[in-house]
Amino acid sequence: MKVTIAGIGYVGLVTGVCLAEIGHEITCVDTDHKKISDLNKGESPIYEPGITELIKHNLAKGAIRFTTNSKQAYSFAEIIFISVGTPESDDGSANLQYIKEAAEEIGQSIRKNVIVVTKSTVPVGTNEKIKKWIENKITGRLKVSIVSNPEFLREGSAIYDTFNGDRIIIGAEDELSANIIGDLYKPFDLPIIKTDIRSAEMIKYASNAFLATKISFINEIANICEKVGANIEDVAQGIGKDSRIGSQFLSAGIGYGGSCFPKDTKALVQIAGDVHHRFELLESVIKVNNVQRNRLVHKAKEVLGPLAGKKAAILGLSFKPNTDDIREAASISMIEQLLAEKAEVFAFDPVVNGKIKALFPENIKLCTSIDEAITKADLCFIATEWNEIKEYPLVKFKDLMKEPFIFDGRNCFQLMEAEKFNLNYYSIGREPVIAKYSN
Ligand SMILES: NC(=O)C1=CN([C@@H]2O[C@H](COP(=O)(O)OP(=O)(O)OC[C@H]3O[C@@H](n4cnc5c(N)ncnc54)[C@H](O)[C@@H]3O)[C@@H](O)[C@H]2O)C=CC1
Ligand SMILES: O=C(O)[C@H]1O[C@H](OP(=O)(O)OP(=O)(O)OC[C@H]2O[C@@H](n3ccc(=O)[nH]c3=O)[C@H](O)[C@@H]2O)[C@H](O)[C@@H](O)[C@@H]1O
Repeated sequence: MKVTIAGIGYVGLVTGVCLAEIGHEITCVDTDHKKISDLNKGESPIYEPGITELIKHNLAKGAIRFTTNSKQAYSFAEIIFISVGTPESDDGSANLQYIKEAAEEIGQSIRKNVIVVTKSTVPVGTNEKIKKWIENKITGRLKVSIVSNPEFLREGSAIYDTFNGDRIIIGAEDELSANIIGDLYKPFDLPIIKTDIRSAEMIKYASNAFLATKISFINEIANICEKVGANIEDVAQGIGKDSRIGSQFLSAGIGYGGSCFPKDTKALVQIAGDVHHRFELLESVIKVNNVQRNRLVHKAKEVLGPLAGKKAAILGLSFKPNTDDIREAASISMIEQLLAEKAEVFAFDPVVNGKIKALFPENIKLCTSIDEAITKADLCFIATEWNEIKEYPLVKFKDLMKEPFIFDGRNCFQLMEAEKFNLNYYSIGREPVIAKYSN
């Protein structure tokens, strides 16, 4: 089928290359000229495992093209996906500015009947607005069918998730459109759930809110574990074996970040508030997450006293491993806290560099290796569990740091290993390891 995708970010690009891979004819539209020009050279604007290969492969076979010419790209499309951003507004609600702009452009440009599929995460009721925004701009008698098809991919495993997702949600206003979108996805051979548009919109927010709740729950259990002398890893394994609970999303740490959980939880609180329902459980989930982010720097101050003038290494800057995305990353709030304490910050990440430098242009030193970041450091924080960090030889913390004080927000190492190398090792929900002698 001929599909045009509006908004070639993490979701639009992955959707585009994966639909091209299963045989569709894809046109990708974005307003960002640099992004489109890079993509036409086969260069990915994002770090995502496997994406560059799929871009190159589908460009070469002529299955995908990238353009800023939205008018042309929308005019004769059979299906148009909207996957532009829906960032957080000042009051926590979803900002629909980009959605409205894309919808109006679609209305102005289409020359035949079309199915418009919303992939962006949008509050319940938004698809009805999208239909109106499009129809208000249409000249002539054209029919637009709206489908809500929320996305569930995770950054860092986005291509795998697209081919191996748990379900595809299709919320449609008519059976024909639901069936056409079902057929589009058929080659993925994944379970398809068809529903109405409002339920589809709610499924997306409810899924993200539930996953965020699981994380805040396990983080609270971890905080209690620390106080009662229990070990969160064993506790998580023990409860996760109960199939009613499930073992995923029980990794305690310094809280959830990224472009979605923080904004979508706040948006759902707003959505509930708009219909006079106070979503107290979700408010607590958000509050717990905000507190969790500050825990490691607080702990470091408790252990080491004032951090002013101390050299602090921070390892892992992206909000999770295998992505270059730093939106709402725990590392950012940790760096802010460390700078407020007047510590000197030496940061390392295997892929993130320019983006973090743009946020802190003068105040942090970006290092090109873990060795460089931790050499002569007074303390070291771990914010993201990249493999490079998990596999780093623990003995080097002892050899290179002034004193090996490690504050691990992602529980990357075994306590026994930290003991073996005589480190001071503070992690989440586990007893601290205290070095028996100093360097
Ligand atoms: N990032 C993720 O892992 C996931 C994101 N989502 C949702 O998908 C949506 C998109 O998220 P991301 O891909 O992360 O956003 P992004 O910020 O990476 O990309 C959005 C793109 O839309 C482009 N754009 C803005 N206005 C446009 C217009 N009028 N026409 C064409 N392009 C336009 C921007 O230039 C940008 O390249 C959001 O609603 C998000 O909540 C859903 C599931 C996963
Ligand atoms: O709507 C979205 O954008 C996406 O949000 C999340 O995906 P993503 O944010 O890419 O990554 P996750 O793997 O869910 O991690 C989110 C955050 O939670 C944290 N996390 C995750 C799992 C866990 O057990 N503990 C934990 O602290 C991660 O470190 C990360 O900061 C959801 O998992 C996707 O299904 C959804 O499509």
